[in-house]
Amino acid sequence: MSYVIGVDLGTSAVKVLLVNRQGEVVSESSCDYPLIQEKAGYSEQKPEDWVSGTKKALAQLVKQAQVPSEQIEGISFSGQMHGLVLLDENRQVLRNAILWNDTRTTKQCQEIYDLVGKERYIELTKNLALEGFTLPKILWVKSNESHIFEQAAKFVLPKDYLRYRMTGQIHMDYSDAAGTGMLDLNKGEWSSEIASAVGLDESLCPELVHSHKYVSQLNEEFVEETGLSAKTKVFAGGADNACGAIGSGILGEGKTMCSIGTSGVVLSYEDDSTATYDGKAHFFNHGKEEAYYAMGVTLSAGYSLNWFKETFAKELSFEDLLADVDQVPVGSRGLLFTPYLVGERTPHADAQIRGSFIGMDSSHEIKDFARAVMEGITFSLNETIEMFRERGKTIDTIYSIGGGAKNQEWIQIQADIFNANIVRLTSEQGPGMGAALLAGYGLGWYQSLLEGASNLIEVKDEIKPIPENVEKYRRLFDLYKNVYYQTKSINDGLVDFR
Ligand SMILES: Nc1ncnc2c1ncn2[C@@H]1O[C@H](COP(=O)(O)OP(=O)(O)O)[C@@H](O)[C@H]1O
Ligand SMILES: O=C(CO)[C@@H](O)[C@H](O)COP(=O)(O)O
Repeated sequence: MSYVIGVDLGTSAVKVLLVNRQGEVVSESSCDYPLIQEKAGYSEQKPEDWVSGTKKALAQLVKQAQVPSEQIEGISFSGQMHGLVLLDENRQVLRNAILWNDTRTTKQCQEIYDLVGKERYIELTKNLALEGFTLPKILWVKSNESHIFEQAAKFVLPKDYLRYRMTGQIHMDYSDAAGTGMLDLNKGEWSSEIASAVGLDESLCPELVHSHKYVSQLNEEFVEETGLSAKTKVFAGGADNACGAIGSGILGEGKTMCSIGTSGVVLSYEDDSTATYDGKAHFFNHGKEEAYYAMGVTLSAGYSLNWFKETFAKELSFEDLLADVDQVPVGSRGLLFTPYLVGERTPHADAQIRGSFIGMDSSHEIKDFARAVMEGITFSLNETIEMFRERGKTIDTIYSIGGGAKNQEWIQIQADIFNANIVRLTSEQGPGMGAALLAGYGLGWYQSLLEGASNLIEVKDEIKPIPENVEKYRRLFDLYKNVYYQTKSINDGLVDFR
């Protein structure tokens, strides 16, 4: 037998999957790590926590799988995107990583537009300069922690740092590089124009590689501490959303995915690099060569539900919290939630907006609130689906992945709000499966990622929308969209009190 490992370096945890050549998940393991939130709008993690968490999860995986380690032929990665890891000339980490959901950089985003020109910036990168992207974070460190910036020799993204620690080699793949805000997406290279306009030395940027590229074998430290073989080949890997797309077979025009992890994502495959969304949706390189995707992002998707649980029902598991939501009618008995807990990206690129519950009634119970949170997250994702449909995309089937796909009622809510069939796969761990597929493709197990995905991915079920609910949600969605505009100036006024 032969196997590969997919490592999904998420925001809440690292999850590792051992997958055989038939695509069966033979064993899985995970390890959580904390978010560090010193102030409103800040979100950091310690890169060392990713490394120790991955070692633990891999050691556990190897132990419980009981397969000879030489049969684990390859390993690859899916990583939370955009997070800035700054390294000095000795490859030592200079500060905590600043994550994708950290929004301290509004000033730096404006600075980028002032220096490069907004239209030109969008033309080069195909994206807006958003607070979550890496370039504004680098500029924030440059302005606010100049003593640290002076020592910086390279920047990498979370999974690139982990891969470096496993191999001693530094690379970044195109799908993750696209999310830095510094890649010239048309040329497929670091943009010298942007680097020189914002005053950065291009030597900070790592070498670019394709996601299925072989980079090295595992180093001794990882072999010793995990029980893996020194012969295991390490492949570059990709951005979590690109890997989620690979792992759910979003590898051709017309395919759409919805992922509810810490963030929420609606992603649609694009063949054509000249497609333009004028920054209204993110537009990034896929983990498949010469392919792209358009994507809308809800910053606090699963994070909103997690926040709700931790704040108001800490003692309950997700299963217990959501046990009765199917008994609450569509619309949560007049309760609406907007998931703007850390600001928003799509369709409102707004770091100041914050969430609300509208319509609270003294008869509301915890199950009504829980359902309202799930509905609000789904309405937010529907704003991207609406945008894609308005641009002519046909979206009648959506592949649903991430922690949110674990709950049956939430899947029905997705079908009803999106008015589309929702397909679930046997493993909802799309990104980890995508990473495993990249390793398999890199090893030459199949001729293309599509061939690998067709052989390996298995549909679990397909849930259809209920027409009566679709109609009710259509009315509620119009009310939901209004909440942003009605609460914007109130939230601007509240900034000083955060
Ligand atoms: N049983 C469940 N039912 C519904 N949602 C869940 C369940 N378990 C976890 N979640 C949601 O999934 C989120 C984590 O999803 P995951 O894809 O693991 O995230 P990430 O990749 O960002 O670490 C949690 O924040 C939570 O909102
Ligand atoms: O910022 C984005 C995409 O642009 C996020 O999707 C991150 O990539 C984090 O993902 P999860 O931890 O939610 O999977």
